[in-house]
Amino acid sequence: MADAHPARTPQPDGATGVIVFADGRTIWGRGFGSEGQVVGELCFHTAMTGYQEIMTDPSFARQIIAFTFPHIGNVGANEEDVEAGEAHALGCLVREAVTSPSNFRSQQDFPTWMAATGRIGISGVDTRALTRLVRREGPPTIAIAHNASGHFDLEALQQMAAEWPGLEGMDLAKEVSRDQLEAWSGGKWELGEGYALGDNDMSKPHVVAIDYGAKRNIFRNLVEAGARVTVLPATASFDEVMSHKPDGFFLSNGPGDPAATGEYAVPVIQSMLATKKPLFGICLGHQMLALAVGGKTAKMFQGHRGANHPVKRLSDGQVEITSMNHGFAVERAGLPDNVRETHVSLFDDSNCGIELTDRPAFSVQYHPEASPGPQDSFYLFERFVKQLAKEA
Ligand SMILES: NC(=O)CC[C@H](N)C(=O)O
Repeated sequence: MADAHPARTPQPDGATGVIVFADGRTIWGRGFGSEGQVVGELCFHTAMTGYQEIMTDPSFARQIIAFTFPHIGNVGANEEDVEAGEAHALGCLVREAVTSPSNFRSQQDFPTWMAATGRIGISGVDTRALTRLVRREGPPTIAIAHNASGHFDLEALQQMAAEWPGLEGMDLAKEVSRDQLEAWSGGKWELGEGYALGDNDMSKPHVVAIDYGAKRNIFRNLVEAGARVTVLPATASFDEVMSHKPDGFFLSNGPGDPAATGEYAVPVIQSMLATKKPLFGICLGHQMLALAVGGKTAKMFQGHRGANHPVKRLSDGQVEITSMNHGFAVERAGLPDNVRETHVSLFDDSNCGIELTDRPAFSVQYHPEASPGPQDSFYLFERFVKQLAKEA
């Protein structure tokens, strides 16, 4: 029978996973992890390590990650390397079949962990071709499916992809945020020691952090730098924030379109700024600080996702190698006079940091908490905690 979609490649023997685009293109592979089907935005990630941290970063909600590093899953999975209680990326696409784990920290193989967190993986995918496609066309919507029997309804998958509205305009922070306050406890990880226990010393400067989809390593870094942290849900009101008597505020990373999240977050951030207490934001938090002071954000063509992105610090020309994961960016044009640009991407000159000139508030687009990635930018946590200490 003639295929109604010339773009559709015939299913090879043994294919148990498929990627379907809105225009009917299909890419076949072998499924692993959970069985089922999901739809979301395809993005590529260039980090060579940290696949578990990446899969559990809530900023990846509604995204499917093509890892450009071919050997994913080779160090297995453990209970420690997670950035949130569950996986948030919908699935991942990898080049090589996942081999048995070889690492002393491995507790589970990667496919078992993926299945346990309900996530779909497809191996045997030409991830280089996918990356080139994203670079050429921008991030497409794809539906992916894994079925051990090899039966797929390609028509239905194509329709899912065609009907998905895209990340623009989507507020996902509310969905992935905690719904309860958390008195954060726990510091950085050390080999042989695990995570440091937090002491919750009440005399330390106190930061109230808003969880828009936060990675745990951010809070561990704040603790490491000397702060006490209380985490509140994304929709916490300004009164609730102030009832915890903060010395300063932190705005977390998170998924989705900052402009959509800004609708409820921006007024609270504006009230925080009015107190003139220190404020620090990372990634989505950076974008929302920019929105709160009257700036604009826009969807990027292909986004930045990797663990070696060079960023120039404009104050002294120093280059920081950073972890990145964003698909929206703050527009330089239109930032008000009391906002100074502090960092720019050396990949595409996009904005990577701002500070206010009339109060202690600053933010960065990249991830100074690493996990995975370099720790060049830890100084930002120290700077923030020093500012908090002046308040305390
Ligand atoms: N890591 C993040 O906080 C991502 C922010 C935002 N969702 C973006 O894609 O740009």
